[in-house]
Amino acid sequence: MGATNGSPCLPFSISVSPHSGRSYHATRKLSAGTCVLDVATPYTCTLYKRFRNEVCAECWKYDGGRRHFLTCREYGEEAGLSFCDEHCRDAWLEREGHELIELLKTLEAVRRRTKGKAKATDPKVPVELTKEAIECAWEKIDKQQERPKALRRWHDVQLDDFEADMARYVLVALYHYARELADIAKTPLQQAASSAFGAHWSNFADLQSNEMHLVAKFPELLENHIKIFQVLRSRFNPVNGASPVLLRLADVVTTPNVRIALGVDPGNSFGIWEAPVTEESEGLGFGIYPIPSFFNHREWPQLNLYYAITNEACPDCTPNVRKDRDGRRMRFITTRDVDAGDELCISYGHVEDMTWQQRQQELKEGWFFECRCSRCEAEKEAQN
Ligand SMILES: C[S@@+](CC[C@H](N)C(=O)[O-])C[C@H]1O[C@@H](n2cnc3c(N)ncnc32)[C@H](O)[C@@H]1O
Repeated sequence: MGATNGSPCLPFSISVSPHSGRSYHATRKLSAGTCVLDVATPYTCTLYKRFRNEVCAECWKYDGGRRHFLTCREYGEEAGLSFCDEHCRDAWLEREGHELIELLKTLEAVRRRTKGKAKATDPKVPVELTKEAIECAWEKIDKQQERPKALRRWHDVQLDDFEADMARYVLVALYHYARELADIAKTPLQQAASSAFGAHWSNFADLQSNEMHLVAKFPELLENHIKIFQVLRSRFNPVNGASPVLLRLADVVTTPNVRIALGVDPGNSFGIWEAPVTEESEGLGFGIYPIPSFFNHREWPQLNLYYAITNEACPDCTPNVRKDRDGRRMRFITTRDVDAGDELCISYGHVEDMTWQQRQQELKEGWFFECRCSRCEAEKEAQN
C-alpha cells in the first residue's frame, strides 16, 4: 500500500467478505470529492496494435486517429512506441529504461505480418475444457521446455495481433518483476522510477485470477496462452554478458508467472478509453493497477430524475468512488460523503440502464461473478 502516491496514510483498509472477496472500507469520514487513491502508472499495460501509431505511449493522448501531435516516432516502427514529443518519450524512458525498447522490438518481430490466424503448434484444443485438461496442457508444456529441440521449434512460433498484444502486456509485467529482483534501483532517481508503478509483482500476483473461468468459456484461448509462453520462453534467453535484468527476466518467464499475468487480466484490468469517456469512446488498450483492483463493483441506480432535480444525495446503493484518468495516472475520488466503515465501490462498466437479469448476465459473462451489491440484492429480493 505504501507504494501508492498521494496521501502517505490511505483513508481505507481492506476486509474480506464471503460473497465478494476483498474490499476497501473507509477508516474515517470522507467528504465528497476526496481523492482516496492516486496511482501514477499501471504495473503493466498494452495499447492495441491498431491504435499503436495513433496514441502516445506515455500519456495515452488520442485524437480520433489523427497522428499530427505524435512528433516522436523513432521507436514507432520496430518497438511500437510513438510519443507526443521528447518530454513524453523521456518520461517513458526514465521510468521503463532503454532495455524495454529492445525487448519490445524482439517481441514485435514475432508478430505475424500477414493477415489471418497464425498456425497452431500443437493439436487443436478440445471444445470443452475442464480444470484438469488445462493443468494437463500446461504440464506438457513444462516438460517440453526442458528439451532444447522444443525451444528451437518454439523460436519459429509467430503471434497474431491479439496474441502479440497480450504477450506485450505479459512481457512488461515480467520485465518489471525482473527489475525488482535485480534490484537495479540504486540511485534515488531510479528508486523513484521503480516505485512509480504503485505496486510490485507480489501485489500483481495477489490479484484474483480468472484464468479457469476464462479458458473454460473460451477454450481456444488455451492455445493463445500457450503460444505466448512459447514465444517468451524461446525468445528471451540471455546471451553471455547480459544485464542483471535480462538474466532475471529469463528466470521469471515460467509457466506459473505467465499464467498469473494472463489470469489477472480478465476481472482486474482497467480499460484505457479514449477521453473524455462517452458511449462512442474507443478502447485503446488496458492496464493493471494492482492497488485499485480491490475496489469492488456497485451498480448505479437507473437514472433517477428525483435526485437529479432536487440535488439531494443519492441513496446508499450507488458507487461512492469514481475513477478519473489523467494520462496514465488514475485517481479515485469520492462522489459523495462517506461514513467511516462504508465500503468504497466503483462501477465496473456501463450496465446501469439494464434490468437486474441483464446486469447479472453481463457481469457474469464479462467479469465472471454474480453481483451482490446492495442494488442487485434489493432488486433480486423484489423479484422473489
Ligand atoms: C477487481 S476484483 C475486486 C477485488 C476482489 N474482491 C478480490 O478479492 O480480489 C473483481 C472481483 O471482485 C468480486 N466482486 C466485485 N464486486 C462484486 C459485487 N458487487 N458482488 C460480488 N462480487 C464482487 C468478484 O469476484 C470480481 O470478480
